[in-house]
Amino acid sequence: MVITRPNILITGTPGVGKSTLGEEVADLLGMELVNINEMAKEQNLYDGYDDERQCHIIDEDRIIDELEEGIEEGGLVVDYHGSNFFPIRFFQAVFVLRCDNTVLYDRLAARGYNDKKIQENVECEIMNVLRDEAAESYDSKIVFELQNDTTEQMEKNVKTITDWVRDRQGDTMES
Ligand SMILES: Nc1ncnc2c1ncn2[C@@H]1O[C@H](COP(=O)(O)OP(=O)(O)O)[C@@H](O)[C@H]1O
Repeated sequence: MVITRPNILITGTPGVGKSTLGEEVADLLGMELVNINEMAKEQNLYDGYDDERQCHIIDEDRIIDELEEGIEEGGLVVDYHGSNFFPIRFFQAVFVLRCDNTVLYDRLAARGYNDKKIQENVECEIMNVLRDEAAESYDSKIVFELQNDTTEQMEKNVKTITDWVRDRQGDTMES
């Protein structure tokens, strides 16, 4: 019997609350949080620079290679805005966080983003870009959309995700 802990992806537009929620979930479950942006920065996993967006372009192949071992061991909470470049076998559940556009606007302004960047991200949220990306990339049975505007909703989302992982671990142990 192979007991592998599930790996989950928390995705959604920048500012929806992925890191905050991911940290709490990982702490509560003793899982390892992997923030792909931080991982790319720490290990210089870049493949050029996007002048228009003024950001580094991550090297997707090297990110995948770096993640392989942890994924195989299980118990990773991966935090990234995109979802379509990971192999589908990586994740047993994909949680897409959603946020009201005015709330998101305020969060991104507080982060010091310029108007263009705020506009781009708010539009991305309104147009369901990252929700659709997740829906097109994974089986609908494993994609869960969670509204994350308020701290009350966040607590509910923490419970939804931790319950899901505990149920899944229970199933695996019994099989
Ligand atoms: N459910 C929530 N209710 C209120 N504030 C939140 C919530 N989730 C996140 N925040 C706040 O919004 C900001 C962005 O959250 P963060 O986790 O950094 O987003 P992301 O990782 O998706 O970019 C932070 O200041 C965080 O404290």
